[in-house]
Amino acid sequence: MPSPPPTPSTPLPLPTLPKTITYHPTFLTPTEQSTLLSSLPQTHWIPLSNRRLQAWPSPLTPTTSTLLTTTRLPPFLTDPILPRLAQLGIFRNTAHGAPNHVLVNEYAPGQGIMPHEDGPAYAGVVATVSLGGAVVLEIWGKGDGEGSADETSIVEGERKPLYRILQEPGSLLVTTGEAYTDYLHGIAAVEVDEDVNEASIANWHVLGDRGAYAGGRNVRGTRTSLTYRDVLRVRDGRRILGLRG
Ligand SMILES: O=C(O)CCC(=O)C(=O)O
Ligand SMILES: [Fe+2]
Repeated sequence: MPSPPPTPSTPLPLPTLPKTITYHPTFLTPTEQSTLLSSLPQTHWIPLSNRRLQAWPSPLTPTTSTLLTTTRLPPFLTDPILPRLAQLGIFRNTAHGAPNHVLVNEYAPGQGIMPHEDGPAYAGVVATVSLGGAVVLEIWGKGDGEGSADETSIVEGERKPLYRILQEPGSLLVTTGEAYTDYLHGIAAVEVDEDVNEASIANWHVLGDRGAYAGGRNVRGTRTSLTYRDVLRVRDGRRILGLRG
């Protein structure tokens, strides 16, 4: 008998962050995390320069960012995650009312992702489930002079992230609203996240296991993230290939 799912936690707004970022420390149990990790087909990885990637059910088309699909998300990505996201109402107001696309990113220690925005191909909601090692996600202002998020933090001539969020294994991070549109996010390519403490980590008080970082450092292990999104443009690939209708 599978163990009963944990009750999804009430979304925890992060005190010093835009209110449209919420962190749920214990979204998946340790058993669910390891089952999910071992279900990822090893044939599906796309190697990139500083991480590797799986796109489910398929990559978007390069020119119009359309999801051409004849298939749904595979069960290992939907169960138990989609019912829990629905219970939390996370995709309640998006075009399809549920995620239809998942990017799986795997980072070895020392790998990261440059600051970027996820852009208009998706409804402005991303739900990130973290597996494996913990990592610090950095939130940057756009620095383009428009709107409130252009303030950047310059310390001794060096540009610093506005916020740092520690993503623990089994956690869920939801980014929507202005946090989705007005900021960039990235992960530094380092083997150890330093300054992991109350003063520097925006979600310090809502972490599941602060004790793990008592030394102020997070030594990176391999981390896998699942980013659930609602792609706005969807076409039935069978129709396009002339195999149907
Ligand atoms: O791994 C993460 O938490 C972030 C991934 C990401 O930003 C992306 O896939 O667009
Ligand atoms: Fe992203």
